[in-house]
Amino acid sequence: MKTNAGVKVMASPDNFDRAAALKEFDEAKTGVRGIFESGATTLPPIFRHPVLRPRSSSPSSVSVPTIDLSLPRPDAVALASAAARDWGFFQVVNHNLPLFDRTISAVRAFHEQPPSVRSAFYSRSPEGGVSYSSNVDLYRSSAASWRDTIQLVMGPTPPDPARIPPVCREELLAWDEHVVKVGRELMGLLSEGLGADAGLLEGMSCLEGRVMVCHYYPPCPEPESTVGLAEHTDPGVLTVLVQDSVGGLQIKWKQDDGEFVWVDVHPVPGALVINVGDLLQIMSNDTYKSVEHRVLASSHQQARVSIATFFNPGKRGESVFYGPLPALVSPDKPAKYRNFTMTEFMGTFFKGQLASRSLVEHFKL
Ligand SMILES: O=C(O)CCC(=O)C(=O)O
Ligand SMILES: [Fe+2]
Repeated sequence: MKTNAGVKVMASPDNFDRAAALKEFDEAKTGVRGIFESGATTLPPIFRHPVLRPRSSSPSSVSVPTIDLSLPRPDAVALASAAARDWGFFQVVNHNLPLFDRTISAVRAFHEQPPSVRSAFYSRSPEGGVSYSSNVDLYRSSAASWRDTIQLVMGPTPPDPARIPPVCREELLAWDEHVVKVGRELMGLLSEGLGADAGLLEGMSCLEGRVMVCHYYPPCPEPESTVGLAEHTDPGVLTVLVQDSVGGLQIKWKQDDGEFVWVDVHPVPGALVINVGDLLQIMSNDTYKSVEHRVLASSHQQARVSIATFFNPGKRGESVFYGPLPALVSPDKPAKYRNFTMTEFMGTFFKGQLASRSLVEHFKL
C-alpha cells in the first residue's frame, strides 16, 4: 500500500474502505492539488470512474460557434439565439484579454499557494458565501473528479470581501463586475431572440443570483481513468465561463445519424464560453437547449484553470414562480413544464447527483 497525501492506494479494491478514503482526502484540506504535490504516480481509487465514454472523437469539422458581439445588433441577436437553440453553447469574442489573464493568474496563484495557506480556507459549508473545497458533491457522487474549486456566492447578497482569499480578492471582484456586463448583453440578445424586449430576463432578476466557481484541474497521472468534471448540465439560467489555454471542456453533441459524440470547446484567446442552463431551457419552453458537458482530466504538464459564473434569478420566495414564459405559450405551443419556486428548483438540484440530467425531466409536464 502506498499513501498519496493521506489517500491510500489499495492493491485490491475489494476490501477498499471508500467512505474512510473520502474522509481522509477531505480532512487533508489540500484538495487534488495536494495529491499532485505529493508526486502521486497512480490514481487513488476514489477518483476511478468505472465506465468512461471515449475521451474524444469529435469530427474536426464540427465546432461550437464563435460570435463577435460588435456585429450589428440584429445579426448578434440572430447568431446568439441560433447558437442557443442549436448548440446550447457558444463562444463570444470580447477583446478584454488583460482582465482575462489577470483573473486566471490570480485563481492559479490561490490553488498553487503552499498547502498550509490554502487549507485555511478549506470548508464544505461556505462561510459568508465563500468556500474552497474539492468536489462539491464528494460524498454524493459515485466517483470523485480530478478538480478543486473556490466557490463564491456573488449575489443577490455579495460576500464580505474580507472572506475572499487575499491572493485573488481584487481580481475576482473586478471579474464579477465584468461578467455582469457580459451577462446583461447576452440576456438582452437571448430575450430578443425569444421575440421579447431586451430587458425581459434582466427584469426577472436573472442577473442578480450569481455563483462564481473557480476551478483548478491539476495534471493527472491516469487521465483516462477519471474526469476533471463529470458530465452534467448547469441548473441556472446562463453560464459565462473563461478558460485558460489548456483545453478539456467538451459538449455532448448529437450527430445527424442520431449518435452522440463529444465535441471539444477549444480555447480561443479572449473568448468567453456561454451556455444555456436548465432554467433557461424551461423558461424558453425548449426554444433554447441546456446541453450536457464535461471536462477531461488534464493529461498535460500544466494545470487547467477555468472560472464559471452561474446566473440565476435573485427574486425568490414562496410566491415567486418560474416556468415557461407566458408569451411563449399558446394553444399551438402548450407549456412543456410546470411552474415552481426557486426553493423547489434548487432543492431538487441538490438532491440529485451533479452528473444527472434529471432536473429538466423532473419539471416536465
Ligand atoms: O471548467 C470548465 O470548463 C467547465 C466548468 C463547468 O461546466 C461547471 O462548473 O459547471
Ligand atoms: Fe457546467
